Amino acid sequence: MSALADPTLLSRIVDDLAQQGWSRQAAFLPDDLTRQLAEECRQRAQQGALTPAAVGRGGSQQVREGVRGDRIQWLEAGQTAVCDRYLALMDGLRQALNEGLYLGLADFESHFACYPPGAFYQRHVDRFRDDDRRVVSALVYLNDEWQAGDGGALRLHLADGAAERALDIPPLGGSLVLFLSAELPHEVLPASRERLSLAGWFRRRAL
Ligand SMILES: O=C(O)CCC(=O)C(=O)O
Ligand SMILES: [Fe+2]
Repeated sequence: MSALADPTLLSRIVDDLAQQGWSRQAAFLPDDLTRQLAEECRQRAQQGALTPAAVGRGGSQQVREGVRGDRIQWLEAGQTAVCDRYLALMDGLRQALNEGLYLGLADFESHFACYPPGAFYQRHVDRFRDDDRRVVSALVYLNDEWQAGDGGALRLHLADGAAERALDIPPLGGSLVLFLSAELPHEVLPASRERLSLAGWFRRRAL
């Protein structure tokens, strides 16, 4: 995990997840990697490689822009050096989560996402009804100089006793948000500018 600037980062993430079910790290990706991943995402978008994201799984997948308006492309290992660097970083995180929390995470799936201005993703949880492999969700943001007025927050709906508390997290370049996929409802609010990210899920084997 020498790619991480801060050696205490992984243990802080593990502690956060254990204590509260989510973690936010402002400086997760090194700056050069954030820039290169943003460039890669923009290039893929220009080449028309990103396609409207669907909701649901398998045969019941549907594109519904009233539910989610992002355009995505799934990553595969070995496509580009920059994506492989990101995947290696996330694999280090997977191992740390397994060592610290015994989660039995076996793999990681991830896609680039581009939300055009005005696009959003309505409130949802990330684990599918008919597939419970997703355990931990991981969002990494690729946006340079995001301003408070740009919108586009990730809104977490945190349990607060019997009530709920909304926490808005701006998609700042290089930052990471992790949470337990089955438990935390969340949504993406519309932004006034293009919003780029990598969304990923650490998965266990099918039971
Ligand atoms: O980009 C984000 O902040 C969250 C995206 C999301 O919830 C998802 O792709 O499931
Ligand atoms: Fe989600």
